[in-house]
Amino acid sequence: MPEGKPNSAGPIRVALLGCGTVGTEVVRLLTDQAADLTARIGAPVVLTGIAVRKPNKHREVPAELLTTDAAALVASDVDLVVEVIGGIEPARTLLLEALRSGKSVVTANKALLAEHSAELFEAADASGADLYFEAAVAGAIPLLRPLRESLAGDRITRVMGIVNGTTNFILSGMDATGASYSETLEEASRLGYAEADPTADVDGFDAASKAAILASLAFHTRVTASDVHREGISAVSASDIAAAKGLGRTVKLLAICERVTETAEDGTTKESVAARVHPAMIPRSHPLAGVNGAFNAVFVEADAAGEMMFYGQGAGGAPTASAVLGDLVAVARNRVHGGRGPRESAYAGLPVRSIGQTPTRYHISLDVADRAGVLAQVAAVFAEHDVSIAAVRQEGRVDDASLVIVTHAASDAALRSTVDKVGGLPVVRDVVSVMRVEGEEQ
Ligand SMILES: NC(=O)c1ccc[n+]([C@@H]2O[C@H](COP(=O)([O-])OP(=O)(O)OC[C@H]3O[C@@H](n4cnc5c(N)ncnc54)[C@H](O)[C@@H]3O)[C@@H](O)[C@H]2O)c1
Ligand SMILES: N[C@@H](CCO)C(=O)O
Ligand code: NA
Repeated sequence: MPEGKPNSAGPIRVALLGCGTVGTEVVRLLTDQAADLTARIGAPVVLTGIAVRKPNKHREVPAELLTTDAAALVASDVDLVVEVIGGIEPARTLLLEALRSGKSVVTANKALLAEHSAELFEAADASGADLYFEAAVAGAIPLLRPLRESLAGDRITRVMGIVNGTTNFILSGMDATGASYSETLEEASRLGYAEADPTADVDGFDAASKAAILASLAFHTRVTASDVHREGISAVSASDIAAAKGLGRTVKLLAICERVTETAEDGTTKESVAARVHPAMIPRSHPLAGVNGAFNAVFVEADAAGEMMFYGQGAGGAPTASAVLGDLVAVARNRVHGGRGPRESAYAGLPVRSIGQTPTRYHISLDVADRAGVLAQVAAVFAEHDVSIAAVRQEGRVDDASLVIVTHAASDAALRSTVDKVGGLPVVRDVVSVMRVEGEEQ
């Protein structure tokens, strides 16, 4: 259908691709809320088919709608394709096919959007179709639409938050009860938070995809997952959690997207963007420290609006389906009444900086020999690498001591070489924990 042309012909016909944790809940909401959806859209929604891989698996959905031929379903007479399969292929090919033939798309697939948004938006623009993906970042929380629409008149400077429910569930479990990493991961998978392959969660890939989507929207620049510096939580140990607790902090996996403005000697300014995902110690008094379980929370800072925080359920079948349905209603309304949602806006085209150029603060915890001059030796290595120390705490025991150092902002490279050299000092018995620190005054 040409862009902006109202569909007064009848119902909105929807194809659903995938029927796992999220897909099942999408079908339930479509069924339970059919009358309200019709009233809100101005036309009834008809689910014409559900593409699945295993048709004989027990599901609480109408069996007559199931098909294993997703391509044929996409090619059939539908207005809208909802994709909740996940992963790159076959989702990419199916959605490109849908968009090229003028069918609007709603997807929860952050992995796909973080790699292939350019070609997907191009296909949508060519045919005048819509591409909506609120469920892809922070589950139920309305976040992408506020960034894309409500804040379109402002200048966003920073987006920082907890965007992966599985890792937050694991870290808050480890912090609260001392539960093991594997126990909490199993529970997160059972509750439907984890990705099909949970290494996407624990190794930070899922959060990096979300950071790429957030940075792209916030800074009107195309940022892909490979532009995002990524560290997961698999190296976060019980010692890190204990060290954080001892300092009145907790460990969270953060996604941080920043607009960086540098002023040259001649007064000219140069802007770039940086996006990173890594575990960080934050003070227990920080609002993100109280975000537990599969909840997500994202701070947005904009010039005129100031600071905003978005908080809610970031994972799980029903919360995610809520965001999918919200997009479905928006896209269906566009079909019924004419018009189109916002297109990709990458006009700023800012350069993306690497983590090596982005200074952060660090916490380092060392087991050292408890004798005179140790602190001086350690401090000398920091000075040699130009890593400035903000605070030091030493706790002596009978024949050894623990030394906790918090640095001022330092580059990743400088910190790594400092830690390597400090770890090699004869007076240092063990480097217990090295972790970035966020959420405090510089
Ligand atoms: N679960 C969540 O909390 C959550 C939250 C936000 C976004 N998402 C995203 O939603 C999507 C779906 O997640 P999920 O948790 O429902 O995953 P899931 O693994 O529970 O469901 C995906 C389903 O797709 C099916 N599938 C695989 N290949 C297929 C094919 N070729 N044709 C038809 N079906 C096929 C699988 O058999 C599976 O049942 C992913 O992109 C995920 O990242 C999930
Ligand atoms: N696996 C994801 C699902 C929500 O995107 C998470 O744990 O946050
Ligand atoms: Na969302």
